[in-house]
Amino acid sequence: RPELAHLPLHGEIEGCRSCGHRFVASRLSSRPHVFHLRQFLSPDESSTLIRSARENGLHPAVTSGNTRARRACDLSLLSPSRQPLVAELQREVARLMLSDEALQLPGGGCEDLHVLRYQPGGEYLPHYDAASVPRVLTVLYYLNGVGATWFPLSGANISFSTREESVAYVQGLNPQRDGLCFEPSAAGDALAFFNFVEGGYPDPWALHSGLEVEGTEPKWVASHFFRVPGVCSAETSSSMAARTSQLQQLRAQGDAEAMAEEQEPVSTPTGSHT
Ligand SMILES: O=C(O)CCC(=O)C(=O)O
Ligand SMILES: [Fe+2]
Repeated sequence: RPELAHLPLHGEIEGCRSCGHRFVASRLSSRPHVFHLRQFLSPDESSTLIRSARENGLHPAVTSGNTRARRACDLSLLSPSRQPLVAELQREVARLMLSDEALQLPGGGCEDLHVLRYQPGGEYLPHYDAASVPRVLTVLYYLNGVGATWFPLSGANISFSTREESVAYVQGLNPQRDGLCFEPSAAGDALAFFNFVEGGYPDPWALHSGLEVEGTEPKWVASHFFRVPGVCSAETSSSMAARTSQLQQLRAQGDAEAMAEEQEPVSTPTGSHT
């Protein structure tokens, strides 16, 4: 959507869902593209999703290839055909962040909603959402306002040639100091981020993790993955290395633009997107 795509760093716009529910969208990062959708879900909707996941049953979440990626984390998959709210959110996000046509292409669409419940001490180690599937967009709904998500490479000025290298680099980083650490201000907040850059390549900066849950309450978060076919997900390390340096140049330009934009704060309430 043009309004979001051109939103400068920290700029915000008011959005309105088809049902009339209002929220505020703001940009938190330009590489990767991360947007905060404040109060995207109503309190009722957040509790409905928690209740549906409980009714549907939660099972230990296992990540293919790395069984230790998620710790103390249970998963329930909610399908849009059985939960009308999931179907509605899918439509709303598509309208706001993608085009309706994109999801209808063969191989495109939205996955069942992944509702995750982490116990205190649970976490999801740094990972990419799009390994072999074209998950172009991820939306995270914070269902009880507990927990945090970290993008360790947001704003990082580094170079690496493989995903393994970037994951290893992140071991030395600290959520309190590096990258972007997002904590919802309340239940119903959402975060939307893109896993691919313009041109259709996976964005190395889209690495993220669910930080270890502190305190005594579980963290409830739901992940919505939107697939758009035609992006390139398999590539060699050498092509990634070449592109990483290209991206860094672009990012340096982007930062200069963002700084220029920050001198002139932009806030453009637009009412509903119809
Ligand atoms: O729990 C979080 O904060 C992140 C969840 C996540 O990255 C995912 O479900 O892919
Ligand atoms: Fe993820």
